[in-house]
Amino acid sequence: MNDAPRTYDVVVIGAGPVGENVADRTRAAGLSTVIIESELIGGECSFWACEPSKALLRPVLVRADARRVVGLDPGMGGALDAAAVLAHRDEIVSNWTDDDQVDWLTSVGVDLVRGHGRMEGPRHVAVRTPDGATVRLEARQAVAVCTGSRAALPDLPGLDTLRPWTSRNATSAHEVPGRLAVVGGGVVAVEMATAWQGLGAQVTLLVRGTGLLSRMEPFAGEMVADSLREAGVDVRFDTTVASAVREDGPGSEVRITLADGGQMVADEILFATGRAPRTDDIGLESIGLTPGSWLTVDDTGVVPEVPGGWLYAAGDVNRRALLTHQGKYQARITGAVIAARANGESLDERPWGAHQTTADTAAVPQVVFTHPEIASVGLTTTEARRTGRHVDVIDYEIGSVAGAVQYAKGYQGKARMLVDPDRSTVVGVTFAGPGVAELLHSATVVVAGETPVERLWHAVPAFPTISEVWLRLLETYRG
Ligand SMILES: Cc1cc2nc3c(=O)[nH]c(=O)nc-3n(C[C@H](O)[C@H](O)[C@H](O)COP(=O)(O)OP(=O)(O)OC[C@H]3O[C@@H](n4cnc5c(N)ncnc54)[C@H](O)[C@@H]3O)c2cc1C
Ligand SMILES: NC(=O)c1ccc[n+]([C@@H]2O[C@H](COP(=O)([O-])OP(=O)(O)OC[C@H]3O[C@@H](n4cnc5c(N)ncnc54)[C@H](O)[C@@H]3O)[C@@H](O)[C@H]2O)c1
Repeated sequence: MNDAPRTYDVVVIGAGPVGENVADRTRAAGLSTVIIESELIGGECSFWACEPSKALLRPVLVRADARRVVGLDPGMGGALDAAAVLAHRDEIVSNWTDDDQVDWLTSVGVDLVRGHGRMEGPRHVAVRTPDGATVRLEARQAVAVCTGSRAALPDLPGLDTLRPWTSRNATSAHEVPGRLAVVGGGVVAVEMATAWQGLGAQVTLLVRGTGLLSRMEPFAGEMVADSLREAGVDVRFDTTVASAVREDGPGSEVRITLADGGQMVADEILFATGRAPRTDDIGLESIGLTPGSWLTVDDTGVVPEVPGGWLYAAGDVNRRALLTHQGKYQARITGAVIAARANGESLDERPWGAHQTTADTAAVPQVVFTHPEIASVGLTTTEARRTGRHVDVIDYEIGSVAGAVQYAKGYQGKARMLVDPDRSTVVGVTFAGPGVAELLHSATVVVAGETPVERLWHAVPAFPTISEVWLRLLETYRG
């Protein structure tokens, strides 16, 4: 073991999408950069989250659309070839290998150390490598923690012997379970219920609250619940799991007892009950922080609790927005901040400045890939009420737009626009309907750009596209 640390300007812990982007930005700015990864380069998103889940969902959503387009071969609306879908998913995740990402890291000049990274006091990181050696690293400028999150499981008796599905199993399984119980009412729950029901499982969705997608506009969750039921999912609200056991050992069915005394059985049970930060074993105690905690950052990406301004945290681990694109945005800005400080330049910390993650609080876009798709950015009515923001709320049925009539027979969809009447700008948009995912960036541009409503009136949507919903929302608002 060589105890002398290797010195770099920047040490990045975790090579998910966010760590990769921090490293790319700091290296592009001329700073020597090393990245540490304990599993696969590309992280959760590439191998057990965004990419495989969307590969499972795409055929399910296309089939739902195809069922509403007149004149197609009726076979297109029939059963999916689950084996082909799962094989395509395997291809999308390169069979859980990361050779391409390693090549990319090499091409941008970022060094890679494989192994588990732990901080050992300020600016020092020790990596335990797969062969049992220790590589010590020292950062001249910055350590960026980009270790992401893992599934959080509820504290239920017998969970250790149950071997439940988490999001990892739900995105990587190679067989369709006969009966799948899904616990939770958030994004993972509704997407995975959609996917596995579509692939042939009988899904039961056990939701402890009274609706789905509670952080979105209420109509979004209501439409998704209706559609899941139409697809055959047994959606149960106000339902809490008290215990779940495999009475006859591994491979046997799961017996689930509900808080009201009810019982049910399933072949697999997925807990889609939120996320926990991967900070329990990264040496936080050596720099005065609590292991297992989320890392709170300021709008430049710095962890202000740690003196000296050398510790940054980006992506899921800072809990600002658990989304790949938003973490990558934080990464680009964090990289620019590290580079500016290294060069002795002052920071542009005005709102929307080059060194401020303003969009984290004003314009976070998200698409939920269900049928219907849910696409939202900025404020919701609940959030406006909670924060005391006065907004005008404009609703429109997307099905009335000519583009939607062409898209599918009996198109059902709803749009909601929130306008700040004092500034005459759009501060939030939610679309719910088939095919609205690609509409979302128009809304993100409008919200982040703070485009005045008067100018939006001159942004003409093409006919006949679903984007004409913008015109209808503005007509409704202006009267
Ligand atoms: C089922 C599912 C579907 C999702 N779908 C979407 C979607 O469609 N769109 C979207 O925007 N978001 C989606 N998300 C969220 C998205 O996956 C995360 O926001 C994103 O992966 C966060 O990226 P990250 O780089 O911060 O963390 P991660 O992707 O978790 O990467 C962190 C990396 O750090 C490594 N690491 C951790 N600790 C250490 C250590 N001590 N030493 C070395 N390496 C370490 C890990 O191995 C991992 O590779 C989904 C999430 C789930 C669970
Ligand atoms: N398309 C996308 O953008 C996408 C897809 C999947 C995940 N994600 C991201 O991943 C993150 C994690 O998703 P998630 O669905 O796991 O979390 P979530 O926070 O969205 O939802 C968790 C759900 O589990 C419920 N829950 C929590 N503890 C429970 C318990 N003990 N018993 C029963 N129910 C419980 C909550 O009430 C909630 O309905 C989200 O923040 C999301 O942004 C994004």
